[in-house]
Amino acid sequence: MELAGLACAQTLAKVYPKATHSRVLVCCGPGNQGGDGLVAARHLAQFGYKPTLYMPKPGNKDIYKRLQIQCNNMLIPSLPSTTNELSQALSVSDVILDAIFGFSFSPPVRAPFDAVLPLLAKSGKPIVSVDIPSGWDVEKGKIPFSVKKVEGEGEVKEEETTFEGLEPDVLVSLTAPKLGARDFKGRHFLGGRFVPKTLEQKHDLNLLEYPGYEQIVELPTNTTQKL
Ligand SMILES: NC(=O)C1=CN([C@@H]2O[C@H](COP(=O)(O)OP(=O)(O)OC[C@H]3O[C@@H](n4cnc5c(N)ncnc54)[C@H](OP(=O)(O)O)[C@@H]3O)[C@@H](O)[C@H]2O)[C@H](O)CC1
Repeated sequence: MELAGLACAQTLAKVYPKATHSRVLVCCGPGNQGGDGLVAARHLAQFGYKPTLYMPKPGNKDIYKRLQIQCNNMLIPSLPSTTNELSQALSVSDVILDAIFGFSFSPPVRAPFDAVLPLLAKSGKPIVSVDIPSGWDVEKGKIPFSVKKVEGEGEVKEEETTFEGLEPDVLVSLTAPKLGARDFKGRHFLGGRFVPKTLEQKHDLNLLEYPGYEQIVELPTNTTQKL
């Protein structure tokens, strides 16, 4: 999780320099991917960014709680979980780190994320997604499902509408790109320089070389299925 989170922070910093994109809204889900987001927030703060955490449903594992304490110790602010707070924070953010759902998500999305994902999508802010864009099925990719309707100023309605998940500008795949990411069209990075050679050989992963001491490598477009 530590190296995965560092890879996410490095990816965001490479694409969005802090001179123009210092205010990062780090949205974390309840699972290990949320933990990656907390680690990334800590590294972003160390890099000189101004991360703010949004955890509409914080995880309950010990590791998650310890990562939250580390963020508190870095004086990283954390938003209340309401969608009103989210809307306001989105209006003053430069970029979103989407660490909500990873490979354990299966659509349709349940509350409270059925209101959160449409708000992120409507914000118009650049999005960096971790492992798989939130709302996409890890194998099938984009599948339409029902979510809460969001209007104008971010008001969440009781009515429902169809949604296919976030459309990020940047994706950082961890270990290896997931099958569901094959339709992803933006800048795509591979992160997590931690895979043992034995595992790489066993699964015939054919991973790219990481440059120098970096935790990430950018993938040429449309390579998801070839790796
Ligand atoms: N080697 C690696 O690739 C590593 C990957 N890491 C990261 O970990 C995630 C996978 O973590 P995991 O904990 O298995 O799962 P997720 O983070 O994807 O999310 C699980 C929680 O999400 C909630 N959930 C699932 N489906 C839904 C849904 N349809 N609606 C609402 N909520 C949903 C669920 O929470 P509950 O509270 O409802 O139980 C799950 O608990 C991987 O993608 C990487 O990002 C690690 O960093 C290690 C290395």
